Amino acid sequence: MADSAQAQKLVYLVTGGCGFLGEHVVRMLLQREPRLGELRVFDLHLGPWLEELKTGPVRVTAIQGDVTQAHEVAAAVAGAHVVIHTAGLVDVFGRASPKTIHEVNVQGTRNVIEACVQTGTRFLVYTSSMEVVGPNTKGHPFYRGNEDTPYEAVHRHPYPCSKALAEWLMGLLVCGGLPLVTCALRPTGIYGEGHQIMRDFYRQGLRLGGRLFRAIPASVEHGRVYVGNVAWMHVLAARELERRAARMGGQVYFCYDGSPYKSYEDFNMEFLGPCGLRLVGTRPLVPYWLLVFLAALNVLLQWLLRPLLLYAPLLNPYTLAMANTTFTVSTDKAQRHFGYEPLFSWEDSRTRTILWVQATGGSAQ
Ligand SMILES: NC(=O)C1=CN([C@@H]2O[C@H](COP(=O)(O)OP(=O)(O)OC[C@H]3O[C@@H](n4cnc5c(N)ncnc54)[C@H](O)[C@@H]3O)[C@@H](O)[C@H]2O)C=CC1
Ligand SMILES: C[C@H](CCCC(C)(C)O)[C@H]1CC[C@H]2[C@@H]3[C@H](O)CC4=CC(=O)CC[C@]4(C)[C@H]3CC[C@]12C
Repeated sequence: MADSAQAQKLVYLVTGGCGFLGEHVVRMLLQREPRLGELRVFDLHLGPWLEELKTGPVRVTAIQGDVTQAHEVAAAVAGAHVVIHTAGLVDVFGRASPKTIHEVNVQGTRNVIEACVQTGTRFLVYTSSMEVVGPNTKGHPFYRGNEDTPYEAVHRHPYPCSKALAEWLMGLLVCGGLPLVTCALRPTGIYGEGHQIMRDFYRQGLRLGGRLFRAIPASVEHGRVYVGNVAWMHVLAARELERRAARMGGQVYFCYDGSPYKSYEDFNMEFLGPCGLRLVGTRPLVPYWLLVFLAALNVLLQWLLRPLLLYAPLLNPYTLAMANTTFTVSTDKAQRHFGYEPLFSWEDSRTRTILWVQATGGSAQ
């Protein structure tokens, strides 16, 4: 990618490119990366929507593969200039075993890193998570913090443990002096078109006669960021890693935009309200001790029922702690380091999400 090759077309690989975030990254690259020559989309499950992208000017290559299989990753990475690694097992509900979560999120990331090193790929952007920092097991608030805010990060749950380990692997590379330039992006709770949990809440509200019941105090802030802005941040970081390698290499960035600071439930109501739902109660209707009890009961039921069926409700001690602990970010690090500005205003993000909930929320899609 030297000066003489300004017009050189680049090969990008997006792992997890058919997931919620991955699809937005893929579409954003096609729209906003002028140097894109080939786009490889690597995922365990390929989406049918990829077919429509194959008719455009950029060569789109769909690769069905598993990040836990080093040879499959190496084959996909070979010849790619830039890798955006979003693939991951997002499970805080006990659907997958801790071993599987580790294999996909940690070993999978190690395979991606090693493939880049072996095949000479120089730029790697990793999708990390706010959960690498917290909320911690002690329930300490992280109130509008930034990447340098001191916080006691203590993890026990397999998902944050795996994301923290994977991010640590990224950092290790820089210390090792390898030619690979990496950075990690840490989204808070992502929302937007394709957000399954938002749709689940919508359907639950419809079943309950258009109502949802407040469980979390309105004063608990939970960080959220629009998927289009997270995707844009990935595309921009990937583009700028070359030019600003010395500054960006080995760095971590929270993903942020103009989304307001609210509780998890109040934030969801920004979209579900205009879709006809109502959040009942200005204070939690169920006492906290009862939620703690129900969450523990769910764990017991999950364990008892496991031989028969997978019982994985939204409420468990971990998700309750997540929703009930303030964790919000306020930072401009990505702006300072690589010129990131959100592409979508809060109003745009909100409208797009509402339209999506209205269009698909009630359907089986
Ligand atoms: N959803 C959220 O609120 C947040 C997500 N993240 C991170 O963003 C990334 C993307 O998450 P989402 O799009 O929400 O999840 P998702 O589940 O919609 O997407 C993940 C994609 O990875 C693929 N994948 C899973 N295991 C794989 C394997 N073994 N080999 C190849 N592909 C595999 C899945 O098929 C899926 O398409 C993850 O790394 C996650 O940890 C970070 C912060 C917040
Ligand atoms: C499902 C939780 C809300 C349940 C509320 C209750 C128990 C009262 O009904 C969600 C609350 C917080 C969410 C997580 C958070 O946004 C951060 C995340 C980061 C990631 O990297 C992956 C997703 C998630 C863990 C997200 C998952 C759903 C919540 C736990």
